[in-house]
Amino acid sequence: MIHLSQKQALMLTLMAGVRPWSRAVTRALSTSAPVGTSAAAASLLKNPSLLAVASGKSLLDVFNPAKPDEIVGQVPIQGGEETRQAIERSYHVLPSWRDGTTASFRSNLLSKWSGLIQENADDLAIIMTLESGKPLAESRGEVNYATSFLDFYAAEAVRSTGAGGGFMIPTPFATTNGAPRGQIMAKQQAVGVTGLITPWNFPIAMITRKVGPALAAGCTAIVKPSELTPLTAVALQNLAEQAGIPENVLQLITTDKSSTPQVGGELCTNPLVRKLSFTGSTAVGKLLMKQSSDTVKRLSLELGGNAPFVVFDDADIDQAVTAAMASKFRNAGQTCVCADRFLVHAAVHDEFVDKFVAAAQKLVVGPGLDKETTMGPMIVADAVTRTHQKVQEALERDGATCALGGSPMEDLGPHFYQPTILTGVSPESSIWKTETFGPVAPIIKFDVEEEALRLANDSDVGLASYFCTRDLSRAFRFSEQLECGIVGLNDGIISSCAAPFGGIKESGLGREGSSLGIAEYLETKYIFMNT
Ligand SMILES: NC(=O)c1ccc[n+]([C@@H]2O[C@H](COP(=O)([O-])OP(=O)(O)OC[C@H]3O[C@@H](n4cnc5c(N)ncnc54)[C@H](O)[C@@H]3O)[C@@H](O)[C@H]2O)c1
Ligand SMILES: O=C[C@H](O)CS(=O)(=O)O
Repeated sequence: MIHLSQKQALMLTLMAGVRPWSRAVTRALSTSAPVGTSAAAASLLKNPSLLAVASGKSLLDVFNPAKPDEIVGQVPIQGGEETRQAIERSYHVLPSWRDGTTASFRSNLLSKWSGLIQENADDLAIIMTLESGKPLAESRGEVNYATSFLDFYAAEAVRSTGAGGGFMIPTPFATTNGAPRGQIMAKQQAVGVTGLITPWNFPIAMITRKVGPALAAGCTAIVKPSELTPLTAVALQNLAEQAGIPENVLQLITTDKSSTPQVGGELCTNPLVRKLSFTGSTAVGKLLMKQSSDTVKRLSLELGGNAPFVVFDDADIDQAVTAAMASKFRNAGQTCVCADRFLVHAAVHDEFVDKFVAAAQKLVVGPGLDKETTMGPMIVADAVTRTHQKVQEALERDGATCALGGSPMEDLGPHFYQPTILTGVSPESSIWKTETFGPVAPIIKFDVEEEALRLANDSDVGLASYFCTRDLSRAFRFSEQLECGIVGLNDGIISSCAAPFGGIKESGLGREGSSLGIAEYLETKYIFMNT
C-alpha cells in the first residue's frame, strides 16, 4: 500500500528537485496500490545531477493520464544550452570511460544497475503507471523487459563482438619471393558521445534498449526522454548513479514541448555527438535524420508501424484470437508493433470476429493502478480525439460496421477509449492506411493469399507483421514475402532482447537487441602491420 504523508510528499518533491506536489498529487499517490514503502518511491526520484540542474529552472508538470487534473510530479525544463553543456561533459569523460575501463568493468556496472532496478521494480512500476497510464502488470513486465537489455549487453560487452574485440585477416600482401607479408587486424571501437531520444510508451525499456549497448561498447550517453513520461527516466538514472556508473557517463535532459526541438537540434548538429539513436514517430525520425546530415552522424531510427495481422482459413482460430488480443490491446494499442490491420480469410471471418469480440469484451478498462484493470487510458486527450475521428470516418464515410466499442469513455475520463473492432473496413480509410496507436482493430475479409499479401505490404512502413496458419510451406513462403523487419507466426508477443528488433521502409534504420544491437555503437578500424 503506497501512502505518502504530506511530509513525505514534500520530502519526495524536494529530493527530486521540484516544487512541493499539489494536494492532488498526494491524493493521487494515496491511491491504494500493492507496493512497498513510500521511502523507496521517494528515494527513486532523488536525482543529484537533476537537483543540480533544477535550481532556478522552470518546471514541467507531469500528469496522470487516468486522472489528467492530477500532477504526478515535476521535472526541470532544459534546453539547448543545457544540452550543449551536457555534450561537453560527455565528451570530456569519454576517454576515461572508453579507454580507461575494461569491458568486464563496464559489464559489472550494467549488471549492478540491473540488480538495483529489480530491487526497486515495484516502485518503478508505480511511477511508470502513474505517468504513462499503462496497467500496473504491464509496467511491472516492462521493468523486466528493461533489465533484460542490461543483462544481455553486460554479457555482450565481454565478447569478441564488443569494443576492443575484432578479428585477424590473412594478409593479402607478399614479399618479392611470394611469402606472406605483414598482418591485418580489424578492431571494434566505441563510436563516442551518443544522443538517445526515447518515446513515452515504454518509458524505461526504450532507454535501456539504447543505453545498455551504448555503455557496454564504451560510449557515453545523453538521454532525452519524452516530456510525457520523464519521471521513470529520473528514477532510472538515479539507480545508474547508485550502481556506480561514473558521473556524466549517463546524463538526462528533461524537456517540455517547446524546449524539445532545441535539445534535439543540439544533439543532431553538435559535432561532438557521433551517434543519434531515436525511437518515436516516423515524422520526427525524418526530421532528426535531416538535422543530423550536416555532421554525418551514425543513426539508429526505430519509427512507426502499422502491422498487418493475417488469419488464413487453416488457422487455429482460438490461437489466432489469443495472439490478436495480446498484440492489439497491449498498452491500449499504443505500441509500435501492435496489430493494426486485420486480414481474415472469408471462410473463417465470422468465427474469428465473434471470438475476437467476445475476448475483447472481457477487457477491464480503467486506471492502471486499479488491480482489476487490463487496459488503461490513452496518453493524451488528443489521441482519443484523433482515434475517434478515424473510427467515425470508417463508419460514416466508408461504410464499415462496428462490431464492438467505437466511442470515448467519458465516464472514466477524457483519455479513455473503448476497445473497438470494425468489420467491412475500406483499405482507403485512414484507420487502415495510417498508424492509429490506439485500441482499434479494423478488419478486412480476403479470399486468396495473393490478395492478403498485397494488402499487407501496401504500406510506407514495415516494422512488424503477423499471420496465423498451420501450413508449413505457407509459413515459410508468406514470412519471406512480407515487407517488414519482424514477423510473428501464430503469436502476438514477439519482442525480446535476444532478437534484432527493427523495421524497413519508413519504420527506420538499424536494429536494437541481439548482438546486432551493440554494433550500432561500434566503429570498425583495421590496422595493417608490416612487421
Ligand atoms: N520502432 C520502435 O521501436 C518504436 C517504439 C516505440 C514507439 N515507436 C513509435 O513512436 C511513436 C509514439 O511515441 P511518441 O508519441 O513518443 O513519438 P514522438 O515522435 O512524438 O516522440 C518521441 C520522442 O521524440 C521527441 N521529439 C519530438 N519532437 C522532437 C524534435 N523536433 N526534436 C527532437 N526530439 C523530438 C519527444 O519529446 C520524445 O522524446 C509511434 O509512432 C510509435 O510507433 C516506435
Ligand atoms: O512500442 C515499442 C516497443 O518496441 C514495443 S516492444 O515492447 O518492444 O514489443
